Parts: sequence; C-alpha cells; structure tokens
Amino acid sequence: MNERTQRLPAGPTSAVRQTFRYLRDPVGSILDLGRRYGDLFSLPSLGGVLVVASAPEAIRAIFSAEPDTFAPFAADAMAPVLGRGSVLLQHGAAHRRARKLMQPPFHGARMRAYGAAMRDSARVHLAAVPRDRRVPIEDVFRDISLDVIIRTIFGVSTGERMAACARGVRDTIAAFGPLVATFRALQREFGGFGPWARFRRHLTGVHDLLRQEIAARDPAHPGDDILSLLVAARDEAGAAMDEQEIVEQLFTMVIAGHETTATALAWAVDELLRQPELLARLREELRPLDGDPDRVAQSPLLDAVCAETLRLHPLIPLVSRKLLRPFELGGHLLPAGTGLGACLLLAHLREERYPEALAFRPQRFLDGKHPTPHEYLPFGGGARRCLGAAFALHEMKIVLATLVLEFELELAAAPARTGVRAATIGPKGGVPVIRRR
Ligand code: HEM
Repeated sequence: MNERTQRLPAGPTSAVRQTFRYLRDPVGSILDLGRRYGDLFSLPSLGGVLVVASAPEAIRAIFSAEPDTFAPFAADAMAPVLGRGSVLLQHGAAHRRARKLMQPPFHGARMRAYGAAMRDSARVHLAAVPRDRRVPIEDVFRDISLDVIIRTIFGVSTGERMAACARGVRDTIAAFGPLVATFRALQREFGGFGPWARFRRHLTGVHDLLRQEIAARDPAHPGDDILSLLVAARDEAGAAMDEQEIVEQLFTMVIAGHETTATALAWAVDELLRQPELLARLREELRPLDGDPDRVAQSPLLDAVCAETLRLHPLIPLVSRKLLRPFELGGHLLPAGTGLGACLLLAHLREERYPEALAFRPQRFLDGKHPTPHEYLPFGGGARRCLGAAFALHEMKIVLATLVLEFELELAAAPARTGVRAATIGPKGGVPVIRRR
C-alpha cells in the first residue's frame, strides 16, 4: 500500500468552525462540502474525523461490509441519554441480538395492527387545531406521533396514564436541545441545575413510568402493543430482555421515532400545499378509499409523495459508523478508529440520478425506475437500517391521508429553511399554516 492511498481524502480542517457552520445552515454547509471536495471527503467533527461518501458505489461498499467492521460513531456522547443497552449504541453480537428481539413488532405485516390508532390520533389532534389562526403544523404532528408511540409502542390508552407519559416524554425531549446534544461539556449537572440536570430529572421520571408499564404486563398473555411483544420476546437461548434493557430500547424508540416522523410530515405539508394540482390529484386518489388505513397505505401517489418528501428532505443528513478495522474506500485505506459516513443528503441530490434534484416531483417515483438502496436511503442501510422504517412510513401515509381528506390548510409563510434539532434537521419555524376546514 503506497503513502498516497493511506492518506485520508481532502476536506476542511477545523471541527469547531465546521460544527458552527452546520448548526447555522445544515443543508448549505453540506452542499458546499460536496461542491468543494466531491464524492468522498474528510469532515472533522467534535466526535473525531468522519470520511463522508455520497456516490452509490461507495455507499454500497459501506452498507454491504461485514457488520463487525463497524461500531457506532461517537457512541459515548449518546450513552448518558439512551443508556448503554440501547440498540443504537450496541455493535457486534449484542447489536444482532437486540435487533432480532426488537424486529418482529416492526415487520411490515404488523402495520395493520397500528393503522386505526394512527388515524384516530390524527383525527383528534387535527380537529383540535383552531380555525383561522396561524399554527406551526409540526407541533401538531409531534403531538400525533407522540400519541401514536404511547398507544402502539407503550400500549397505554387510558386518559391519565397517557397524559403522564406524554408530559414526561415531551419534557424530556424539550430539555435535550441541539446545544446539549452537540457539546459534551454541557452534559454535566451544575449542582443539580442547568439543562442537563433538568434532562436527567425528566428522563428518570419517564423510565419510572415505563417500569410501571412493564410490571403490569403478563408475558404469558401479551397484548398487541410493542412493549408487550418485547416483554414476551426470547432470544435463541430462550432468555428474555431484562427490565433495564426494555426501558432503554423503548426510550430509544421514542427518541428515534417521535420527532423524525413529525418533521417528515411537516415537510410533506410544506411541499404539497405549494402544489395545489398535486394536492387535488392526491385527494381524488384517496377519496374512494374511505379512510381505510390498509387501503390508504396502498395508494401509489401517496407512497410517491412520502418517498419524494424523504428524498428531498432527509431528516438525518449523514449516517455514520466507526471503523473497528482498516477499510478500503475510493482508493484510500482508512485506518481503524476513523469515522465513516454515508451522506443521504448529497446522495439524494445527485442530478444524474434525480434530474432537477431540488424540485419536489413525486412523479419520479411513479415512472417505474426505482432507485437502488444506495441511491435512495432515507432510513440508512445495511445492518443498522432504521428499525422503524415501515412504522414511520405507515404513520406518514395514514396521517397525511386523514389530513388531505378531512381538513383544509393554507400555508402562512414562505418555503421553510432547514434548521438543526437535537439529532435531526427540519423546517425552521415548524411550517406555519392556517386551518380553514
Ligand atoms: C420518517 C421517520 C424516520 C426516519 C427518516 C428515520 C431514519 C433513521 C435513520 C437514517 C437511521 C440510521 C440508520 C443507519 O445508521 O444506517 C435510523 C435508525 C433507527 N431508527 Fe429510525 N427513522 C424514522 C422513524 C423511526 C421510528 C418511528 C422508529 C421506532 C419507532 C425508529 C427507530 C430507529 C431505531 C431503533 C434505529 C437504530 C437502528 C440500529 O442502530 O440498529 N425510527 N432511523
């Protein structure tokens, strides 16, 4: 191996400057990196150097590598938030075991069990939006997605317990802003005060509520909810997950699944309301389906609208791993310890694959030329592909269909710019709308 191949690809040098640029303008800063450095570049970050790829062949190489090649990137930063047992932070055999235990409730065929709860939550929260007043629609979608998680994942549907869970989760997430997520120096309790101390207090409260729910389950008679299925799940040796592990996996699902789905829905509304003809076509296609969740989920145009939303507005611009062994990519031998990222944002905006890539055109998903998993990866890929992908897509479809068929909204602002949340990016201002019907 010569010296040239051992060198990391070119890229900016200051992690602090790059972090601030990202916090100020996440999409602009990544597009700029792609323009300046091409398909493979090094990106200094506060968690270490990341080598970032956006060409399909390189993304295929990352996602199809032997899973033991990688550990999670910057796992230490997220461990105090999610817990060491979280599936997001595991690797190797422990990660495979956790995925195996957690996968069955998220299988596509199980979505039928969740559709009605998704539609009912959407109806209740959309009907509560006041008419003729400016409201950020993302806040409403956040309430819906939290409600859906509490009903379908925690299996809680009675008023008082639902309210306590919703309050606990909302307060915990609110206390975990982008600054605390980005700067580990802020992850300290300053004599019981400050954002981290507040976050830890709320987190303990949510863990206690989840423990009460776990204790109330009978593994011999599991309910339909995901918590019950996790309590009843057994690994190959016949062992169940212990209480702490279930609590950590449930909280991981809240963090991974709450804001993501709500943000994706907000982008879909922002785009759809700017194209009245497309909205009318969607309404026509959905009307004969009577709001039946199973039939709605099969609508080709609705599917294309959701796919195009996640292409143009990926919520996690970059998925990353840490190399446990040397790895060859694009003529570079990357040493163990280096971070390796697949850049969803740059992959989704490649003109040669997506002509007029910055335009919202769901039709591109209806012309029969489906992109490969290395050209279109809103849920990441390989052994770490999003566990909740089918769940999230199902929820997006049911909530959007309910909105399009039963309500009428008008946009109350120019197209949204993208800002940084804790672990995701989304529309600044949460897409203000006015409800007319
Ligand atoms: C539109 C909504 C969502 C999007 C765009 C999204 C996207 C992603 C992405 C990009 C990853 C990283 C994949 C990788 O590293 O290759 C991920 C991981 C994950 N997601 Fe999602 N997600 C969404 C909703 C959900 C929901 C609803 C849940 C659960 C209820 C969920 C649970 C998870 C979990 C547990 C992981 C970690 C998987 C692992 O490390 O093995 N996500 N998601």
